[in-house]
Amino acid sequence: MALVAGMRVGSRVLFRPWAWLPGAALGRKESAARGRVGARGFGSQRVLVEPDPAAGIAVMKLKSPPVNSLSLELLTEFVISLEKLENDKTFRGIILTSDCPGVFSAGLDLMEMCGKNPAHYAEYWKAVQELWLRLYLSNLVLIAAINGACPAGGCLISLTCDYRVLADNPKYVIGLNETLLGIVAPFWFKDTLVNTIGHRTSERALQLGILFPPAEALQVGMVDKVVPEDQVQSTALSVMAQWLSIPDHARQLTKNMMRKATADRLVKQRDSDIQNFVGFISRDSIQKSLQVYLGKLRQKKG
Ligand SMILES: CC/C=C\CC/C=C/CC(=O)SCCNC(=O)CCNC(=O)[C@H](O)C(C)(C)COP(=O)(O)OP(=O)(O)OC[C@H]1O[C@@H](n2cnc3c(N)ncnc32)[C@H](O)[C@@H]1OP(=O)(O)O
Repeated sequence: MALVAGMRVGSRVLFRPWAWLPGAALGRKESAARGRVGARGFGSQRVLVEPDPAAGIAVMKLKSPPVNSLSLELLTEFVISLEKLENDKTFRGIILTSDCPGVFSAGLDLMEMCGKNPAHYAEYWKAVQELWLRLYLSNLVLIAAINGACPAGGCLISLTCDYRVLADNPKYVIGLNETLLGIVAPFWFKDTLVNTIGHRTSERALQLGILFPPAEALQVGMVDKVVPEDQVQSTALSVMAQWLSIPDHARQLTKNMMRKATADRLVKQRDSDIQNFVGFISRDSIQKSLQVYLGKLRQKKG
């Protein structure tokens, strides 16, 4: 799939993974009107959206079994659903959760980073950047209802949210564990973590690739609340009500003030960040590390 079309938003040029879809040539207003979400659920194969227009919120469920690894397809569908909700003034908040039992998201799809060519790596990384930028700067209130394990890219997604509720299950670990795979979290992963838990804790967590169990995740501030598993959704809903009690314009401007500098760092160097990723991931030694890691994952079963 060629992902090349670009769209300027403020100083940002966003790529439009959906540019090939029917209706993509419509003007923004027309396409928003046609694409109005309404009360019925919508979504795609890998992203379910359950809207509640009366409450002004939608529950977005990642559904890419077995582990919601962030394939190019999932990233693309995620961005499309997000855009649809952003463009519909009915919606003020999204609860982001998983439809895959026991896993929020296994992070970036290792198959997208193994044994492919540089053009594929570049396309893939651009899609990862795009999702992060859209989530991190979203005007909507985003609450992560983390109902499963949440390593690496899964953790990154949850860190872009405004609030994280984690189910209290020792298997549901969360963190940026890239070093355990022999790879390095890029600067914007690191910045997102530092903005959430501070410099010293991030330094230790990143170098050691720590996956925090719930109590520790709460203690370091990686999540905001830990609740019994059957209360994750209801807690996310009541937290959402609190966030939605704040006037949108004031909250949105404040969010932007807190996050813009971090996002701008990537916006200013998207191309070099892509080149850096492609160069790094193409190295034989890195490919070997990833293969070893994948092998261990598969062996775990046998
Ligand atoms: C310059 C910058 C350079 C590089 C930066 C790159 C940044 C990368 C960030 C990332 O996100 S890398 C991905 C890191 N992810 C992980 O380390 C998680 C690995 N997975 C797990 O730990 C476990 O799968 C789980 C705890 C999420 C779930 O455990 P469980 O329910 O027991 O499932 P299985 O382990 O049996 O997995 C089922 C199936 O899925 C495959 N799989 C798991 N994770 C991934 C993945 N991230 N990508 C692709 N495939 C994955 C696993 O191999 C199994 O496959 P089978 O074929 O054996 O069924």
